[in-house]
Amino acid sequence: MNTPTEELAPAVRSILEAASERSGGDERVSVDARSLSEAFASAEADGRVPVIAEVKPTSPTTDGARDDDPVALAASMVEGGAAALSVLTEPEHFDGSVENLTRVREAVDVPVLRKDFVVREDQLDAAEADLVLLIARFVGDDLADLVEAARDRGFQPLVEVHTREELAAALAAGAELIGVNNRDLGRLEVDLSTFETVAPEVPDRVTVIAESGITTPADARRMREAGADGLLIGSAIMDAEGGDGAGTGGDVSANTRRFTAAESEEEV
Ligand SMILES: O=C(O)c1ccccc1NCC(=O)[C@H](O)[C@H](O)COP(=O)(O)O
Repeated sequence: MNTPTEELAPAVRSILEAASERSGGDERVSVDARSLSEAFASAEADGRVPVIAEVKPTSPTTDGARDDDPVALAASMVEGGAAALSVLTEPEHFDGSVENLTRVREAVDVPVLRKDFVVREDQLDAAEADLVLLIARFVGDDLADLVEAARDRGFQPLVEVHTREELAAALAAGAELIGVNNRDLGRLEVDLSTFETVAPEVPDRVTVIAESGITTPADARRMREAGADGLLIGSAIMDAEGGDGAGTGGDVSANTRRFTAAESEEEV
């Protein structure tokens, strides 16, 4: 099921080429992971929308970059009520690093997702994290082996899908945490109806996360109404304008709070 690369956006092709050349870790990691489901339950119990806030310095679809200290950003996200964090470790297109991930995980006590483009088992050993992303479209027939390899190391694998076919492959591979990416990696366009189309096919026993393109509290509520157990939000939290000109002045804590409070009466 590996996608022919000509069907991918040029930036994504470049990301994949770089990923295939990136070395893995020297030693097999063994992780004592913080539970995402417990973090989500704890957020729900005190009225917060379960949000995975992403430390995303830049991306192929972002103008400019934020060069704030990732640990300071992460602390602000937790202060804003984030149930978990995601840290980009891809260096060439997202300005991420495994050092950022390691420093952030040491500084916070919420679960931390390693957001990267893992295509081989040895790349799982580049850094410790509580969760690791596996993108169904990129790993194709290796998905089940990578899910197992990730679990063997103690990670909670989050399998990203964009279509019903990829969802079927993720379920067949034994995924228990699924992210539905609203961003089409073929054209880099975002459409929130992707989640609304795919999520109803996800069995209740599986935790489902809406990823990408969530820009306003109304978007957050829309994804929750469509069945999202949690939301993965990067750009709108990192953005100087809070995603939609909300006037937060780039305050990452306030940007995060807009989404974690999206279902409460004191919505900001
Ligand atoms: O964000 C991009 O520009 C991008 C381009 C090519 C491949 C992946 C990309 N993003 C990775 C992500 O999954 C997002 O960072 C994440 O879902 C958060 O999305 P958003 O809230 O829209 O920043």
